[in-house]
Amino acid sequence: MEPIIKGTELKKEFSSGKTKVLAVKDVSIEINKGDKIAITGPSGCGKTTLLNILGLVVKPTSGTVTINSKNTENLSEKELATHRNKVFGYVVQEFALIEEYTVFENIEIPLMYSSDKYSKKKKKEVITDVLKKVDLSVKVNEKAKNLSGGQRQRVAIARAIVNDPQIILADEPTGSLDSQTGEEILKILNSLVKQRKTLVLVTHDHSLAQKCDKQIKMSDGEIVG
Ligand SMILES: Nc1ncnc2c1ncn2[C@@H]1O[C@H](COP(=O)(O)OP(=O)(O)OP(=O)(O)O)[C@@H](O)[C@H]1O
Repeated sequence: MEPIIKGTELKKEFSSGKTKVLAVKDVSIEINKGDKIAITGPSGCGKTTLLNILGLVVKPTSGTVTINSKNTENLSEKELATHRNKVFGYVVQEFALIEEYTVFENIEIPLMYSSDKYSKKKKKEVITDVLKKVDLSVKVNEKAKNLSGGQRQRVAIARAIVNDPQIILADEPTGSLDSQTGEEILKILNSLVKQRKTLVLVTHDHSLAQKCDKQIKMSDGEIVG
């Protein structure tokens, strides 16, 4: 079976002024359908950069990312955006919700950018369905600013899965939450993966990482275990 994401000899160099940082040094990685992978390692070791390269958010300085056997190197910005929207659902630590929007309106956003056209009725059905999956149906008309941290992260997960992506990329999804709420969020992510989704999770939290099938340890821009 071809891996769903294949990163080959990835490097990423950032330069700010005169200094250069090699955030990712020489990483090759394969992610298969249904994998549940945690990327761990100390602060600044390149975890987020690697996740962003794999998610086609950041272009590597060198190396290639192949998604579903397609080399993404020479895709236009528009083609990359289409891939991102179809293949990936992103969950980040800061939730990135629009505060004045309701839960429904926040989750609706990716549907507006989707190449599939949704009727009003279909939109409502899809959003009702994902809100059930994250157990937040009662808050559908609440504004984001009135929600707790755990509830916000559930909205962010619902928004990430509303396009039915193949892979969920989560960057410290429990980083802003207390441990019990973090556990709840992990349960939701786990149940999504059971529905044959692939999860790549960046985390500092060892107990969270241990609940994944595979752990990738990074240090100083490299995979060390
Ligand atoms: N846009 C950027 N411009 C310049 N340097 C950057 C940029 N993004 C990341 N870096 C640098 O690249 C290195 C890796 O950063 P990255 O965010 O990938 O690490 P991380 O392991 O995710 O860290 P943390 O766990 O603290 O989030 C760091 O030294 C960081 O300062």
